[in-house]
Amino acid sequence: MVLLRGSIRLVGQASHSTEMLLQALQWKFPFTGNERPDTIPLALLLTSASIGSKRRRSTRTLINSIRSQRTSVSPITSSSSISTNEEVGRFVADQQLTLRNICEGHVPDHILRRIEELGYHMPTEIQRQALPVLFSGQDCILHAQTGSGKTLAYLLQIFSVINIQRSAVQALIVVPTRELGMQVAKVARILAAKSDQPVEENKSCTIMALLDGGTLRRQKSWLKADPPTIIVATLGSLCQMLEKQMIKLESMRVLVIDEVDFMFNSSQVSSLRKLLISYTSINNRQTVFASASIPQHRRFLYDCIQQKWTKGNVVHIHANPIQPMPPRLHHRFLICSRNERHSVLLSLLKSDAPQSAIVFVNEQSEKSKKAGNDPETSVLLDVLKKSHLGGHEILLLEEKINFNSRAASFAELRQGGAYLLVATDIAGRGVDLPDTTHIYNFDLPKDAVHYLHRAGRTGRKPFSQTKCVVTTILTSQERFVLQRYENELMFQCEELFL
Ligand SMILES: Nc1ncnc2c1ncn2[C@@H]1O[C@H](COP(=O)(O)OP(=O)(O)OP(=O)(O)O)[C@@H](O)[C@H]1O
Repeated sequence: MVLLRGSIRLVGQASHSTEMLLQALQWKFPFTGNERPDTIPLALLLTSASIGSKRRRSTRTLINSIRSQRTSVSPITSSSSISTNEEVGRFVADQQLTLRNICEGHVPDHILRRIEELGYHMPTEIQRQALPVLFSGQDCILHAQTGSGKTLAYLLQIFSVINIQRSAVQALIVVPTRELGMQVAKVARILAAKSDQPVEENKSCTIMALLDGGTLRRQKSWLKADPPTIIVATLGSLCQMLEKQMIKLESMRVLVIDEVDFMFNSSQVSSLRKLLISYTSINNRQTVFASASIPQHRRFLYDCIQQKWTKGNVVHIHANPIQPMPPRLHHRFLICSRNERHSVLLSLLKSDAPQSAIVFVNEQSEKSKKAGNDPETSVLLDVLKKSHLGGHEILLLEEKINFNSRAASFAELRQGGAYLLVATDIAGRGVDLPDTTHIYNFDLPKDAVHYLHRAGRTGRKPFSQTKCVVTTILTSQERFVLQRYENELMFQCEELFL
């Protein structure tokens, strides 16, 4: 398809917003304004079939916007097409753009300086693909490997839209567990801190963690006095506050549901639906869903639109779709009988000498509870404590221990030093402990999604090449189940013999 200089013909998908396309042009063809008109390369081909009157209007808006920036248009060929969001992402990749290049003009400079101080210079794959779409204001489903930086992607979008001079809740991040909430709030606070500004400009964005497990007394008085800019919440506490009308969401610009597949499968799904449909309207907010696992994602995308959880032009961004787990994970399994598992785990810990590790144990079954057995988590904790595996802090994280102990365990893990954490799947979602080098499945995870999230608690340094190890202890009868996970998640497990 060839178009002559001075004319633009665009056949565009309604889902591509004007702003996003303009950004794509700006990346692909950096433009200073001093070029001679005939040297400015511009190539844009959008493919789509039918164009209704509404679409024609949005295409015309785009043409006008481009014309207002450029005086001339060169021939367009089909080889230089921008047809999907993925390609927009690829433009950014081709040009080796840094996070600053992508975020400049959207995210305040003090936040960009902060991410550089933290050592984040290059975007991860999901950040590369998602940030342009997020900045265009479209609703998004961020679907990418564990440990791939989805949190930073949605936080940068939040920082790009909030106005800290306004006293209103402008972003809400909903998470499944207290631990993940503490972590996300901490990252947001680190990014928002404005230490190098003069005092009068030092009004920074306020971030409230509204998480299950406390009395929420402090949050209630805070909400009465001055609403925070960003709230990170678990659904239980959030709904409690919404029902008491302690939180107003009219000014909310961005709603993030992290670990979205987990949230829709939890017992709180009705509260989640209510939040998405009744408390706020899709037209007044940008909705972002994130997870490393979205089973049947096409169906989910369809539901998002049908159920009006998102606007109709929601974009599903799927980074590394054929590799759902980070490639630097080395997967192993070891077959033994159930009563050999303690000694097998101890031998593995001795031979692997992990820097830090998480041992995943399944929740105690009702049958075992009724039989009066001790939960496997406590039994294992005792075994590990008695085994004198030098130097490791040995900790427990499970749902039924009280919230203070959970918080204490979590805080200790984050202080550094070697640890062995015995945990149920509560630690499987979102928890970011980048120093974890080894995962042990003391019990076989109950499905492939659980395997993926447990395994994903290691290998969480996006640009590192260091191998991390995931080992599953199983009985010979369970081998075929693990084989099924291997097929589903497209990875290979090596058999280990002690
Ligand atoms: N651009 C970047 N460069 C280097 N490190 C990064 C970058 N972005 C994020 N990280 C780091 O990567 C780690 C994982 O990020 P994050 O917790 O957001 O992963 P995630 O995609 O949400 O994973 P999960 O699906 O398991 O929740 C964090 O320790 C974070 O600090």
